[in-house]
Amino acid sequence: MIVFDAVSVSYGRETVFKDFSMHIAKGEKAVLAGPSGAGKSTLLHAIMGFVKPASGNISVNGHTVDAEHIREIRKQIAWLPQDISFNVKNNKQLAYLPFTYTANQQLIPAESEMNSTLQALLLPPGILKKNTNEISGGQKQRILLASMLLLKKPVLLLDEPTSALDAESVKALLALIFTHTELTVLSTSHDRLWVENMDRIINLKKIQHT
Ligand SMILES: Nc1ncnc2c1ncn2[C@@H]1O[C@H](COP(=O)(O)OP(=O)(O)OP(=O)(O)O)[C@@H](O)[C@H]1O
Repeated sequence: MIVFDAVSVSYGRETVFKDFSMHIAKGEKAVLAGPSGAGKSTLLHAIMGFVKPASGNISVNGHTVDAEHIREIRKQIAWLPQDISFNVKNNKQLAYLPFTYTANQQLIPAESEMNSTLQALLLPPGILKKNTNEISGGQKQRILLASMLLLKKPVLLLDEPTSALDAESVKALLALIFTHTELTVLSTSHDRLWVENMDRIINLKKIQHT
């Protein structure tokens, strides 16, 4: 599903990873672990086509990540970045934000489906009646995760999805993603509970620069 074949990525003179290969199968739930600065977010950015490898090949569902295929590839991915802030006032707007984009307008979930997904993430349905400044960071993160799941894309890329979550919420998120057997999930994380529960842990090491 997601294949890296001898991929090297550099920012200027700094090499983040060199000749890196991995193969994430369809339906697999995988996590990129390793120290800060090892290149976990960079790797997700490379899949999205935001960072271009210096060498090697990346493919998603058989399509090479390049100018010709990037639109098709992005259509198959729900991507939740690490630091994210939206200029929206209330939580309902926040929850439905991904569905305001033209490409996703056909995918707007029914209210009942939105509510059951929020509930699965231990959020009360009434939360969508509140403003974004009335909820915690962890509640906001779970609303965004609910939206990402409701996009029903085959691939979910999650950059530190549990950074603001307590253990109960992490367990709820784990239970929810594992009900989606076909869904391929690639995440980055420093969260032990999350990492230990993935199908596969890919450890990235920081390249030492002299
Ligand atoms: N846009 C950029 N321009 C230049 N260097 C960058 C850029 N983004 C990341 N880097 C560098 O690439 C390296 C890998 O960064 P990255 O954010 O991918 O690491 P990470 O493993 O996700 O770290 P963390 O666990 O702290 O989120 C770091 O040395 C970082 O400084």
